Amino acid sequence: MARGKKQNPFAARKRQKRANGAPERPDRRAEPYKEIERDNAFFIKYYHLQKICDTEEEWTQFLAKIRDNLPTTFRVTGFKDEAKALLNIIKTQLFEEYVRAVAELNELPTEQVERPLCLPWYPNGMAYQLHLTRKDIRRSEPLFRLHNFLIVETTAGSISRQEAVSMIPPLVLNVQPTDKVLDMCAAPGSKTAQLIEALHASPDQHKIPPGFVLANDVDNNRCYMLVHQAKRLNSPCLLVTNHDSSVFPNLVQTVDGSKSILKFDKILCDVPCSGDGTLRKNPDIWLKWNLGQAYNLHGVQYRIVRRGAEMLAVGGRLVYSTCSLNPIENEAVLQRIIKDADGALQLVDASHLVPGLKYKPGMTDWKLATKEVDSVYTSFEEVPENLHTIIRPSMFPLPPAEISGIGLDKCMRVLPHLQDSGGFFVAVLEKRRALNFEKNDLQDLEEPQKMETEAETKDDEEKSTPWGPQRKRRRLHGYKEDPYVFFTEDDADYESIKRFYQLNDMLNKRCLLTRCQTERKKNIYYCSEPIRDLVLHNEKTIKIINTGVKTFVRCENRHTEHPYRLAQEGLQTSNAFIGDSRRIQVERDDLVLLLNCTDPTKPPSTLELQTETQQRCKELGIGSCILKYVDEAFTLFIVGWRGTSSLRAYVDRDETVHILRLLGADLTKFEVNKYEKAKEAAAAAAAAAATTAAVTAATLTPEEETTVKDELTVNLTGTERSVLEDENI
Ligand SMILES: C[S@@+](CC[C@H](N)C(=O)[O-])C[C@H]1O[C@@H](n2cnc3c(N)ncnc32)[C@H](O)[C@@H]1O
Repeated sequence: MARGKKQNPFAARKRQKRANGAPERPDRRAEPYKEIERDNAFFIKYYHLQKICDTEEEWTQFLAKIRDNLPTTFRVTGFKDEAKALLNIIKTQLFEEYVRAVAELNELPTEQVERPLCLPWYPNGMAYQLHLTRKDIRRSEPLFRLHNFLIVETTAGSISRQEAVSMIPPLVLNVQPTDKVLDMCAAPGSKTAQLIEALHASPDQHKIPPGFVLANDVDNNRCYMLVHQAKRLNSPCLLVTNHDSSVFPNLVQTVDGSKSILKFDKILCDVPCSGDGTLRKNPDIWLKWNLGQAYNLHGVQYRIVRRGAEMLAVGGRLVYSTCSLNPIENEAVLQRIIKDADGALQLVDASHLVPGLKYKPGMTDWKLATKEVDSVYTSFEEVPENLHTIIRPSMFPLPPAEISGIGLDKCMRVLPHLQDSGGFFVAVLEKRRALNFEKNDLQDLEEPQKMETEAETKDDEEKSTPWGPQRKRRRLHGYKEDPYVFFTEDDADYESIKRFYQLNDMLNKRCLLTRCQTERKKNIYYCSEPIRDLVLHNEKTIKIINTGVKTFVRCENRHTEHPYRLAQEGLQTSNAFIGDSRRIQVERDDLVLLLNCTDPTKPPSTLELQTETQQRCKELGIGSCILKYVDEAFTLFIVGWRGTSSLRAYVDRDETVHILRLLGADLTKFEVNKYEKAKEAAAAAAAAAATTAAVTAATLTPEEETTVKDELTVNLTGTERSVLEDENI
């Protein structure tokens, strides 16, 4: 090789591979994208056998719909005036843009574009279905503004892009602000978010709701997704834990000074399932679906709901849900727990909480089959012995006389073709009295590990070896999380924070906490009193992943007299406790000016503001403050910073866009057209490629030159693809 130093590493590697006789890699760009074949003979045979549809005609509709892509749905979060104002903007400006864009995309006159559908069963008209799939929105340039809207408002916590059917369980759980709520299998947290919203639904009555949500998941990584999702709502009433729900330890509470076992008013068991109701959203399930999944899951689903029933207060409500259509994961689990509860649990009709939702009643007869659905069994006696560890007696329907008393007809089976949604199953249980297998002895609290061992022994007995999941033993202790250090009565920082922000005595300083054991606190969080008690009484038994909303942040600016600034996340809670000395009321134009300043090094000068705002700024010393804006329809509170000669709004980009949208301001500056960006990137890469090619052409052999060109084109398409590929939606 003459020009050793100038070797192109890609070309060298390719040459080497060719010399070693390696087969040529097929050109990825020439390969067409393979659509998943939406078919699975076993799935079709199995559900046809189960008669999940009433007629053959309906079955055909079902099959056609479940093979189709899922339309996009979203809901506006919260019930506050701000949410109503955003809904108004959605119904007018956003849908106008939607119609224009869809007309452009499909080359149709605007009158022929179908308007977004308001989901009739979702309260206050707050949820919508678009006649577009996620892929349509992600991949079509005319829809870039709609895409931007969905991304920004989701991050700002103002909307939630959630599958329509997944909104049902929290609605039928009917959470009230006073409820103690347990979400047993909570990650990634879209339903948890709904539970939190319901808890905060009466802000005038409860500044901080007396109830709380304990959201749990067995998967540690998914717990952090849950924290991320729930954080957008900034609730001080949330605790995230990491446990196996089927052996969730009893928790202690103190009522009037005496300890007792905590029972929950509302419990959501959105259990792990085979997920065949999500085939429209996740077509890859077509490739993997097999009956073994349902047989494997029945046991853990039963154990989770059983533990939930034990932890439920008498008079409380438990919702069992899956995104599976399989009676083994649904009706069979429910009949088993209801039978075991011997009258203590009752299925109830909750259809009035989702008026207009189309569904079918729960099944009262179903069959079991081999994995290939070639042998069908109607009773356990027919099951060959080699399948006895897989197909269990409890999976068969009870005899007709017995099953009719279970009330399975009150369950709701949502099938995709009924209202163009995913498939879903939901059942609501109420607890009439304590269960005969419930352990309410305080001394059991001393031995949480014993419970886990007992449950695992039971699990081993049931484990189905050939198709069974490989259950990992999970460590109860030894996880690593920063400590939860609550303020003491004589906390050194509290008095100065109190003085600076004129905090009133309604704020319980003992609910402030940090995540480090040092004198010099960085972030100060706030949680509600019941959450604090829950943490302090149970931190040795439960793996706490997260709690508290960031409320004060250390910010040492040499000009300010106080080292802690307010955090926007916590303002929703702390606002009620803060006095007038750190507040500025601003008019619309001032607020638009402040929000439009995106360069932190050049904050707006106070001289640019209206005379009254300038006057107020003069009275206010340097430091953190609250900007208050009063509109006809809503009031906003935003964290600000009064600088030496400037005023700034202290909110992130997505929140900024959200507020500007509410104010009806121009958003052009914040618009991201990724297609334009991709074109620019491609042009820049092409220019760079031309330059490099010119240089290499002068130094490489013709063979090397072709190789380099190839590599550059691959890189170019890669760049383009990465800009275009947006996995957010
Ligand atoms: C259907 S997903 C829950 C979806 C969630 N409710 C939502 O709306 O975003 C089921 C969850 O159960 C969790 N899980 C599985 N087995 C569990 C167990 N034994 N205890 C607690 N969580 C479990 C999984 O990690 C998964 O996150």
